[in-house]
Amino acid sequence: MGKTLLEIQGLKKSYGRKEGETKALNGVFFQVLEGEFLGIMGSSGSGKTTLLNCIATMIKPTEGKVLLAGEDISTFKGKKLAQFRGKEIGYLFQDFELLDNLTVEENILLPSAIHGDDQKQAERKCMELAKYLDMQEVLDKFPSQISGGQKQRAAAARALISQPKILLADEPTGALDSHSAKKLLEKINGVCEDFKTTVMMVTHDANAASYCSRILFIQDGVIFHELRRQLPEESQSDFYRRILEVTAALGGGSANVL
Ligand SMILES: Nc1ncnc2c1ncn2[C@@H]1O[C@H](COP(=O)(O)OP(=O)(O)OP(=O)(O)O)[C@@H](O)[C@H]1O
Repeated sequence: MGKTLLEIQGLKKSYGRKEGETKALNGVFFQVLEGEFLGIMGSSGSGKTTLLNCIATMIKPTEGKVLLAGEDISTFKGKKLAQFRGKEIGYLFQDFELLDNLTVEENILLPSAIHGDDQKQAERKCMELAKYLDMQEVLDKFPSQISGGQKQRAAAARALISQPKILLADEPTGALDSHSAKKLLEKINGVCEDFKTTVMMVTHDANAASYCSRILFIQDGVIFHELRRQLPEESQSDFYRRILEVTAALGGGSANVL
């Protein structure tokens, strides 16, 4: 058993007040171990992005704790919060969010430049990640000159350059074709295994989720089911079938429900 990296205790988040109140999270509890690749699935509006954004410290929970390596990060403020966001958390969005007027390499190095890290060391790390993510040949190009898959791998390198404890990914394959999605997911899986980075990924896609080591299903702001891939004996396709069974049990199959 690995060490617990993240512990979510009784997390609640409401938007609005009184009659207009939406309880996006309504008492979420779970733990994530170091090096896990955790998937979060659930129907539209079930609270997945709210959960990820509470962990990313982008929104403040109404109640509950987000303990990362034992510290309640939801209480961090000011400089401590900024430093924490820059160093300990990597974030990967569906739409890449690369800056068009910077080269791929400059985009990857931007967070380390902002945080005043040693640039020589950051450049070495950039080269290592570019090799790992198979994108050395596009480092000097601009985002408009590369494919969607290359853009998302550049965004992954940017998210990983500070060697965060956890990588949070919100539908990272949502804008990719199936070949690029497969390549990205294989790399993310490798990051968990080779660098022991913990990854949490929100996805609607059962196929993307089948790369995870465990999946939490969220509905109406609470976790209602969990699937764990039985490694090493369970194949990815068998795990995929089990994921589909859960999504089908929710009614309608993964394509239109999750
Ligand atoms: N800023 C906000 N203000 C008010 N309500 C919000 C806000 N953000 C989310 N909500 C509501 O909270 C609930 C959960 O939203 P959330 O975005 O977390 O769901 P989701 O599972 O990520 O959905 P999707 O898969 O469609 O992205 C929804 O009912 C949504 O309308």
